[in-house]
Amino acid sequence: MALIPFASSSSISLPKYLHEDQNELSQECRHLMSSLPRDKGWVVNHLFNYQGFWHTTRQLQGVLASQKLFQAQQTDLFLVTTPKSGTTWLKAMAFAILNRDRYPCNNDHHPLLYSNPHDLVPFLELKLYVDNNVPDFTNFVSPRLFSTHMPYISLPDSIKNSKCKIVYLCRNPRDTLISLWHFTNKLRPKTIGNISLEEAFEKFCKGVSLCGPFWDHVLEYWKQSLEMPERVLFVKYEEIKEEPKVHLNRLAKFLGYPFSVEEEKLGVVDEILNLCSFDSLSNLMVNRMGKLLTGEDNKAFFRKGEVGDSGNYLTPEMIQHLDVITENKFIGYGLEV
Ligand SMILES: Nc1ncnc2c1ncn2[C@@H]1O[C@H](COP(=O)(O)OS(=O)(=O)O)[C@@H](OP(=O)(O)O)[C@H]1O
Repeated sequence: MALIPFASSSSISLPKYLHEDQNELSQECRHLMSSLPRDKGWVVNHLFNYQGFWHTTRQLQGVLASQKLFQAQQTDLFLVTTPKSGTTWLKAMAFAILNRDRYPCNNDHHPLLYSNPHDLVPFLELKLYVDNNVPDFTNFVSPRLFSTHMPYISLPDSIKNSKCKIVYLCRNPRDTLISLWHFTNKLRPKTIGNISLEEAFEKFCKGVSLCGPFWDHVLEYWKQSLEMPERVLFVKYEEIKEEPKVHLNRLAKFLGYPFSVEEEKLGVVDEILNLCSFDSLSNLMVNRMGKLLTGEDNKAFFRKGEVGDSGNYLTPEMIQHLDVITENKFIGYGLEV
């Protein structure tokens, strides 16, 4: 097997999911990688195309380990996104909904006040990326709440074949791209400098982005939500922004934790929305100064949290180009983003 060369020196200060050190990978992953199509990553050296989607080295190991080892329970709940679609926000809202009896949102000790949502709701594939062991999920109370960026095709069979529910959050490709571009440049080692918007745009349009092609990721889950509406809920970032109450209610109902009339009267829905809002989360000490268990600065997950910020960066030609791709990809599926 030909080993792929890695520039390990640039990985040292990166979060673990971006490390490329082959010594930490399973034999199976190393073998597979040598036969997969690869391209240059946005932050790290390589992205690998597995089952039609692009992954970093560690993420690929996590996907493989999830497929092999993860045993879903019928009551599990999954929050699925492409990177930079509002994952942090969705995690906060789902956590607050599910745990509101244990942790009322008006309580000064609510976990969201002291932990970043990513530490409260782990990414399944990141939990599994290190040494191929099944991590200890036994401290998770039922229903277990997970998140993932995995495309539908790569989900473990035990998830696909179970009754567990999936919430898919989609964001428009323009804002997703701009958010990803900013995030990438926060992570890029100083020695290699920033990735230009033009390069990021070209890669994104070609589908070569983390868990991309963006459009294929979205479309897979959209189709599942049409086929199995009781199992897959498809929500849009922009729609939650527009009508937060409506969508928080919808989310709670789908997850099996609807708000009672009494709770509505007491303002519980508003309390959750306030607690999870961009302004509230991004101003907490933990999210201004803290780091995730996996090493990222918490503040990297909060930038502007607005709809349409891409208009400040993309040229009209770029926007048109993205819109044409979107139209061509989604034609006939009744999906608008
Ligand atoms: N509470 C809340 N409400 C609304 N928007 C929010 C919230 N928290 C984070 N954000 C914005 O979401 C963007 C980050 O996306 P993700 O959370 O999906 O990132 S990640 O995939 O988990 O790395 C990123 O978007 P941009 O501001 O456009 O870059 C964040 O600012």
